[in-house]
Amino acid sequence: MENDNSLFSELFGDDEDSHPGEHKSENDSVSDDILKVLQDCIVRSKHLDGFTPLKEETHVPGLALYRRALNPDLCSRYFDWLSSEYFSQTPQLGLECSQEPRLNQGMHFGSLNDANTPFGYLAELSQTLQELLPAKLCQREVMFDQAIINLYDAGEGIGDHIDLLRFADGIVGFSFGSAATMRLRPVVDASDRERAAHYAEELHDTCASEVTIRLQPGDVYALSGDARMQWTHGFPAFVDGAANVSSRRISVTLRKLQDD
Ligand SMILES: O=C(O)CCC(=O)C(=O)O
Ligand SMILES: [Fe+2]
Repeated sequence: MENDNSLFSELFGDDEDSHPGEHKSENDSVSDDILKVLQDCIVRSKHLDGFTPLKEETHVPGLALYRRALNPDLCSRYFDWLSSEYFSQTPQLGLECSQEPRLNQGMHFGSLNDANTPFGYLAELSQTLQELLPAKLCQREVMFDQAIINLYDAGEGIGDHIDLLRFADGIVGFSFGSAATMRLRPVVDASDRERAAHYAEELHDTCASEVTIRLQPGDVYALSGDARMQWTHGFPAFVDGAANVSSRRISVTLRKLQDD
């Protein structure tokens, strides 16, 4: 993509990750080693028998979930590489928040077509897991062209939101590190009570105002259709008075920019 950097700045502000070709520091070469270990693990995982991802039904239309999409070894290699590549300068927080601004988000723009790269492998996996995404999305020419990497330490979360409309339908999220509860809520406003009632019916007396899912490392979820556009998603900082993530969690979200 030609305008990667300006697009990045427009959407997310300036970030060092978006400037390729910089001088390599000592830290970069440590990161390269960790990358190599991850890539070896990816190759081994492709030949691993007996580890089967499990599809789980959800109560949200358009939300698909697979448990153990990645084996535990691969999960910890991803966690190590993401930590070192994106957050090596970010100290782990306890519950008391420091006053310092913390780097808690990384971004990768560009093709995710090479399944031998960390994000390319996740993109390929998303396409091969049956019905994770609707068939028409799996067939699009460019499946994903952006990965966002989010860091959460104990006591941190992300508010309920719908991803920017700048991104196309079909968003996929992978979880690493600590388990975490994701919360989804139908978008309800004064003009929309009928649809909310419809969801209440569909959920068979479950309260339509909230669906929660406990995500484990290695789980993958996809948001398409209603789950993408008619429901918010978020990770509350606290659940039932306790920190949602008990230690560090890192997620990778794959998205595709809308065609102009
Ligand atoms: O951490 C996650 O799994 C989700 C992050 C997210 O919703 C976002 O970056 O838009
Ligand atoms: Fe999101």
